[in-house]
Amino acid sequence: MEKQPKLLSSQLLLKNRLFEVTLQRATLSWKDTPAAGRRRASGGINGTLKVGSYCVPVSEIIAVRETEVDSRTKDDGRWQKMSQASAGTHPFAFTVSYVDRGSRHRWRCSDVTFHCPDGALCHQWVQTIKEQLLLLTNRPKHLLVYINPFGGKQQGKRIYEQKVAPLFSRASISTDVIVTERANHARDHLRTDADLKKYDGVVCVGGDGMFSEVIHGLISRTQREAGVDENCPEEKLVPCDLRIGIIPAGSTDCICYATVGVNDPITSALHIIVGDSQALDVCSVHHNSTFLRYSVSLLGYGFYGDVLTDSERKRWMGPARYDISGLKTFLTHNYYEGTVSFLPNLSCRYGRWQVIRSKFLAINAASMSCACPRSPKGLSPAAHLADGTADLILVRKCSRLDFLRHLLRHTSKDDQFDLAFVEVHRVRRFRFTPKHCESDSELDLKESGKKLFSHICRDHPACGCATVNSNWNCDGEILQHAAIEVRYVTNPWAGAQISWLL
Ligand SMILES: Nc1ncnc2c1ncn2[C@@H]1O[C@H](COP(=O)(O)OP(=O)(O)OP(=O)(O)O)[C@@H](O)[C@H]1O
Ligand SMILES: CCCCCCCCCCCCC/C=C/[C@@H](O)[C@H](CO)NC(C)=O
Ligand SMILES: [Ca+2]
Repeated sequence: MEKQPKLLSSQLLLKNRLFEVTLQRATLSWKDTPAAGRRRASGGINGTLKVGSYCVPVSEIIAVRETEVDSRTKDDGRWQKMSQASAGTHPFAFTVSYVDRGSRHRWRCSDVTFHCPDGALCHQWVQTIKEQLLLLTNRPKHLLVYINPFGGKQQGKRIYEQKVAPLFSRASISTDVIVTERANHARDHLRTDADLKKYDGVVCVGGDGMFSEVIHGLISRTQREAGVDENCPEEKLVPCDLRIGIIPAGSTDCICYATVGVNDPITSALHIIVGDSQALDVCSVHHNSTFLRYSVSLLGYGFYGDVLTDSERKRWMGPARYDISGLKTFLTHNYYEGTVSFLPNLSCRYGRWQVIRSKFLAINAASMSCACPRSPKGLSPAAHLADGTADLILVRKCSRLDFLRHLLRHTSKDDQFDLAFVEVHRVRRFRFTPKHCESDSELDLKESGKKLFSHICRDHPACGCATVNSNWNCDGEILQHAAIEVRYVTNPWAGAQISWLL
């Protein structure tokens, strides 16, 4: 293998100890010089500087800057006293901010300050590292940021201003920030008004609902400009080239958690800064030949549809609304009759549709694992990102106790599918037709707040529920139709339709 020349190598002082600092093969490394062993350690990268060597890939450097040298320097947020001798012999310094990978997918930004004997050398280090950073073309420079001030615990604005904006500014990313004033503000702005050519990406600060707004705005705009009719389920969607980042500030944050592994704003900001990206599956949902919505995480009918419908009336409770509505829905124990047809993900291009007619407690189509803090392994732990399929989980009518066993297994290591009343299929398309078919006039009544079915449900005399159909939970939004047709629009061989920053 060809040996790459060292870009730079110098003996520099770090925490009053001499280190051999090298920039080579897209890596910044520093290791103790033999002389350093004779000096006493006085603090370091994580508190105490251990003898040894350290390295940071250039791709994980956030920024580099020349630092004022006082006899005191601030490293890792703590003031360190430089010895008079060190300040005398190494009066110039530069600081490198880099990604510190913690445990459980959590990232932090750490600083390391190197002291140089002369100003020219210090300047050369800063310039050389900056040149290396400029070679990283996947990093965003201009971002459009939407903040939902009412998502989750209503902390979106504070989270952005205190935790994210300082990191973006350190990484020299410029931003246009819009604090949303109503639901669908971000979607409508992206769909028609935003000057998208100005940006390398769009960032949403909020939960799954905000991410959904952003993908709807971007996908719809791209299709309209390309002349693609979204109402036609057979149309091939044109990919959008803008990436989307999520700063988690919602209630479930399932899309962030299932892709990054944690719902932590600082971790997500750092992924955005270094230009990481992850493709996702997007499915389109139609009713007859009318486009309803896109989905990237969960399409849930029955249990998750009912939890969402009930929880929307309790938004004021914040994230706790899902626990209250979850318990209520579990106790209600509604089941719904209908027919599920699906196209299994077989290697054969023209697969055969399978049809299952039954009474279901839940029908869940998970395009990704749907992991979230409540269920760290998710609704379908083995679901793949960007493979053009979803895991269709069918939970048939069973006793409350059995259903509780199934639900509780989402929170433990036990297999939630290893139960006689649960089956899972990997699918490329599916349809659902409720036993009691809806008509458009009935839906108009439903939309205007009146009951769809005013009679007491025949199948649920004990609970006295007034509807025979559930709603679909589409990434946390309620769909107005029970009868839907779903298609995964990602082409798994040609890459995903949508790529985004994590
Ligand atoms: N300014 C606003 N006022 C009212 N609603 C808004 C505003 N901005 C966005 N929304 C809507 O708020 C809803 C919820 O937002 P978001 O997804 O950010 O939080 P969440 O529902 O608490 O979290 P999660 O979706 O992760 O459960 C979305 O449907 C979005 O359309
Ligand atoms: C009675 C004990 C119940 C324990 C059940 C734990 C199972 C939790 C699984 C949560 C999966 C959430 C899937 C994500 C859905 C999101 O799209 C949506 C919007 O954010 N959130 C919800 C709660 O619908
Ligand atoms: Ca998938």
